[in-house]
Amino acid sequence: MTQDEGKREAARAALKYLRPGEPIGIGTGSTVNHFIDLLAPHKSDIPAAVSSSEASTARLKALGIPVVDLNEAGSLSLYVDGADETNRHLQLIKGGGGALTREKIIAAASRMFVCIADESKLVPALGKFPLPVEVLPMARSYVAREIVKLGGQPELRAGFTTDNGNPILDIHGLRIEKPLELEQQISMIAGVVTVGLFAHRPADLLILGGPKGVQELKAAR
Ligand SMILES: O=C(CO)[C@H](O)[C@H](O)COP(=O)(O)O
Repeated sequence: MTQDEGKREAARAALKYLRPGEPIGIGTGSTVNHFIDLLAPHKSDIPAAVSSSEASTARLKALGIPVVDLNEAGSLSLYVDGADETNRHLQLIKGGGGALTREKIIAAASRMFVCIADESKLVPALGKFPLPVEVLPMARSYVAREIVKLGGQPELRAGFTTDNGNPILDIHGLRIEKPLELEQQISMIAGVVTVGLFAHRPADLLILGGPKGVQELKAAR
C-alpha cells in the first residue's frame, strides 16, 4: 500500500462520522482532498461546509457543496483535517500546506475534530517535521530571532504566502517535549499569527491508514 492509499483509506473511514443535515468543517491537504472527493455520494446530506483554504473551497464548490463563512455557520459538530505529525496524545503539527491559521480557528470552533492521516504521521515525539509559524510580514525577522532563542532554526518558506497574505517560517531542529508550553511560548511572540502546534486543541480522534488497515485512536489524556 502506498502512503497515498493509506491517506485515502483513513479518509474513507472518516465518512461514518458525518452528521446528516449539519454543516461540516473541512481542512486542507492531500488527505483532505481524498475526503472531499469521497463526499460526492453524500453531498445531499451536507447542507454546507466551512473551509480552511481557498484550495479546499474550490474543490468543495466543484462538487456542488456550498461553502459558508464560519461566522454564518456558528459552532460546528465535526471538523475533518489532516496533519503533518501526531503524537499519542493527538497533539499535532499542522501547516505543511500553509493553512494553519484557518485550520486552528475551525478546530477551535468544532465539537469533534477527526484527524485523518497515513500511519507514517504518528511519531513518538513531535518536531522532526519543521514547525510552521505564520507571521505578519513586518515581524518576520524579529520572530525568527526569538525562535533562535528557543533553540529552533527558522527558515522562510520561499515563494509562499498564506491565504491571509502572510509569510511562513518553518522551524527546524526542535524536539518538542512540552507541546503545550511551546505552543504558548511561540504564540506569545509579537507578530506571530499562528503556530502550527495543535496541543491546546488536539484532535479528538485519529484515523490512520496503513498496510494493516485502518486504526482509530483516541487521545491518551
Ligand atoms: O496542515 C495541513 C495543511 O495546512 C495539512 O493537514 C498537512 O500538511 C497534511 O497534509 P497532507 O494531507 O497532504 O499530508
